[in-house]
Amino acid sequence: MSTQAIYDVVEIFTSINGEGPLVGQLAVFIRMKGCNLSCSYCDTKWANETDAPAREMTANQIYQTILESGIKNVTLTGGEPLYRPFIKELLKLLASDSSLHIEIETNGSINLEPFCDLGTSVSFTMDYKLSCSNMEQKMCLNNFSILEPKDTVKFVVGSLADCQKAFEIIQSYQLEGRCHIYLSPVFGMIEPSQIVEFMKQNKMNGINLQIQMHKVIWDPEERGV
Ligand SMILES: C[S@@+](CC[C@H](N)C(=O)[O-])C[C@H]1O[C@@H](n2cnc3c(N)ncnc32)[C@H](O)[C@@H]1O
Ligand SMILES: Nc1nc2[nH]cc(C(=O)O)c2c(=O)[nH]1
Ligand code: SF4
Ligand SMILES: [Mg+2]
Repeated sequence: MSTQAIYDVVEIFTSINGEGPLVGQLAVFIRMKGCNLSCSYCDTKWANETDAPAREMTANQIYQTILESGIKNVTLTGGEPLYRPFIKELLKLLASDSSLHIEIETNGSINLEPFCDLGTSVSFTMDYKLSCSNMEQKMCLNNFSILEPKDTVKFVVGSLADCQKAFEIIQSYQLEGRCHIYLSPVFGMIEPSQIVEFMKQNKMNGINLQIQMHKVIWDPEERGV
């Protein structure tokens, strides 16, 4: 008898994607329990607690739930979706359905190399954690050489110093034109207008400011949206 991998899923819901290149489009969200980082500003700390209630699901159960939703964009998030054994089994199953588009929200600390052969229907939205997260030393810098035009680097900035560091990283790793690049405010910590001013001063062509759209539409504390 073969054993099946089990995934701890804290939430499955359909909403518009509030972040990333498919912002505003419907997506079904699979939120995995647990994270290897502890960002100062994390808006889903609850999902990282060891006692967070979770549904134990097989890859097939997750896939069936996605099919039943009728939604074609799938966002795997968490917690850290790539921080769990056997995640590749689930990713391979989802990637084998060419009618789905899979977006993986990942925190920048996990080596993406083992996940690079999943095909064009899978894209990464990878954070580079800046100083205000207190997690910058955990970043896996080799990932910058792996990202493709379908992928995204997101800098969640909490200060002008974070904006400056994001600018330096974009330049030193020559990211412009190689993948999508977003600057996004830590919600409530910095005015978006300050980020725009920084972008203007530094002539940051080809970079998008992005505000978490779901926090504008719904109560920022609301779950399942
Ligand atoms: C909750 S994380 C889960 C995925 C993964 N662990 C990561 O950090 O990318 C999803 C996204 O929400 C962002 N995020 C978390 N808390 C935030 C906040 N308070 N303001 C803005 N973005 C936030 C993260 O930076 C990340 O881009
Ligand atoms: N609507 C909505 N869009 C999102 N995009 C990424 C999210 C996440 O938590 O990773 C998220 C989320 O939590 N809600
Ligand atoms: S890596 Fe993502 S889930 Fe983990 S603490 Fe940071 S923002 Fe939260
Ligand atoms: Mg979120």
